[in-house]
Amino acid sequence: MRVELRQISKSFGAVRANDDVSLTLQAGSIHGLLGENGAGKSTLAGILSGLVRRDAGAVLLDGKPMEGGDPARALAAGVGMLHQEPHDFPELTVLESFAAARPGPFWFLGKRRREVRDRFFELRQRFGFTIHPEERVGRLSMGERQQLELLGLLSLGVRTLILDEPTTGISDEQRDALFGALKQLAKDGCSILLVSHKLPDVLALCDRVSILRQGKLVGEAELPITADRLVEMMFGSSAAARPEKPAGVAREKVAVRLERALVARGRLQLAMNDFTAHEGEIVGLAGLEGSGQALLLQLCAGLLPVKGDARLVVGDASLAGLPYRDFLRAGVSYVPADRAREGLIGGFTIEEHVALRAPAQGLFLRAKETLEAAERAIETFRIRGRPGTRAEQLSGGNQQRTQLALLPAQLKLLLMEHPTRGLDIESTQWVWQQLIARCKTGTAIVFASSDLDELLTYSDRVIVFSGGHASRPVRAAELSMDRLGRMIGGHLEEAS
Ligand SMILES: Nc1ncnc2c1ncn2[C@@H]1O[C@H](COP(=O)(O)OP(=O)(O)OP(=O)(O)O)[C@@H](O)[C@H]1O
Repeated sequence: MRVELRQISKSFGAVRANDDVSLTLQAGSIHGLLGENGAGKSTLAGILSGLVRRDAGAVLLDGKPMEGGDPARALAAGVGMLHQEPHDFPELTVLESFAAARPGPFWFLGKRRREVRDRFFELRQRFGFTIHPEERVGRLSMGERQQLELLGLLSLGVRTLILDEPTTGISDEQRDALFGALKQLAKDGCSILLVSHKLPDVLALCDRVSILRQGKLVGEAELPITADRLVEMMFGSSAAARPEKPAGVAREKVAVRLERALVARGRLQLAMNDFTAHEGEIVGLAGLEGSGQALLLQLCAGLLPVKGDARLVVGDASLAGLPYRDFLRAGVSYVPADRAREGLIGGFTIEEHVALRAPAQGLFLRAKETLEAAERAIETFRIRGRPGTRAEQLSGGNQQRTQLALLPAQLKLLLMEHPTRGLDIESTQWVWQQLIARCKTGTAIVFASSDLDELLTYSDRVIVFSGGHASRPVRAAELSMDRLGRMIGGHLEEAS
């Protein structure tokens, strides 16, 4: 299906998220939509999928105008979006969930069950996916949930598919299966819009790219093209995008020591007999999602209780069994992956977040000081927003900047999940500059990431998790991408 976006504009208050953007997705092609954080990519994808109502402009599907602002109508017209967080039903089986996505009665017996099952197997086989029809959705990995959602969209007859960062949190095998499916769909005449910050994905998949900057279309190119050229088109310079190696700032002194810890969540159990991070050190935690990394971070953050005779010492403070506020007092901070829901309060403004962080002032908030502090934070952390902007109105990258701006100045231990997920290359580098500056003052940083490049570039040591087991720490300088990949695949013995 050929899709034309004509002179699309959309503003949120004073922010012009899309400013007179025109682009065409050809039938049978994969089109990349790139740009810095806050450039307007999600807004444009939202307008095409009907989730966001445009202020001006038109969307034409094979020449026919599509009404805006109604996802069900977009879907009926053949336009579907694969969301980063799949929209599914954790309590249902895969097949039930697949059936629920389809039109028709919800009852699921006899002939209808057979029909749905046949369709499911037909699509699954066509794309070489592996999800089991009787598995409970809540137990699927991120990649499998994505496969389920994709099959659901295709069974609805989607001919234009929008994907937003589809390879985040999925395994290499699942990524290969997804890419195979997308290429197959393009061959069959579908048009695909890929929103991504991951240049290797864009280079591997796309036929053409469009680049947004501050809401405007600033460039288009046919592929093949070099990664440097793409970066240059996005940011105006290519040099800025090269990640810097952190200066060696690790010191001898232990910042955190965890001993004899046993923690469980659901069926996942993690035993850590001896984990340490030193002042100024960066320890990377690798592994597939749900392998135990998050348990270690939350344990060290005081968000999970330690059992038995475990010991947890941060600096001079012995913290095992103490409440969360004692962890904060000891200089521990935790930055969760889910910025919008766990890290920030969606309906609160930047200024309100700054007020929450300030030491208690009795019943009175010092309004002027809070406003000034919020303005300073916005300037220092280059947040694209104003003191009165609500967290839910910020783009992903600006939410992460806000989280960083809210961290206390002095920290002993900073625990982070996916510190740069969804960030553009320049923001990623900027975030790491901030983190490395903290290391130089002695803060130990422990971070989990699914980005192998990030783990190898920024960690001093890496620990790999698989099914609740942790490898011995390995110096990042001794790790290759291949070896790290094998360890993540379960060969933890390669750490020795
Ligand atoms: N619902 C909203 N209310 C207010 N402002 C919004 C809303 N959605 C987006 N914006 C603003 O519009 C601009 C474009 O945001 P958008 O999410 O489209 O960017 P993006 O390119 O997808 O960014 P990222 O790569 O960080 O996800 C940003 O300045 C953002 O803060």
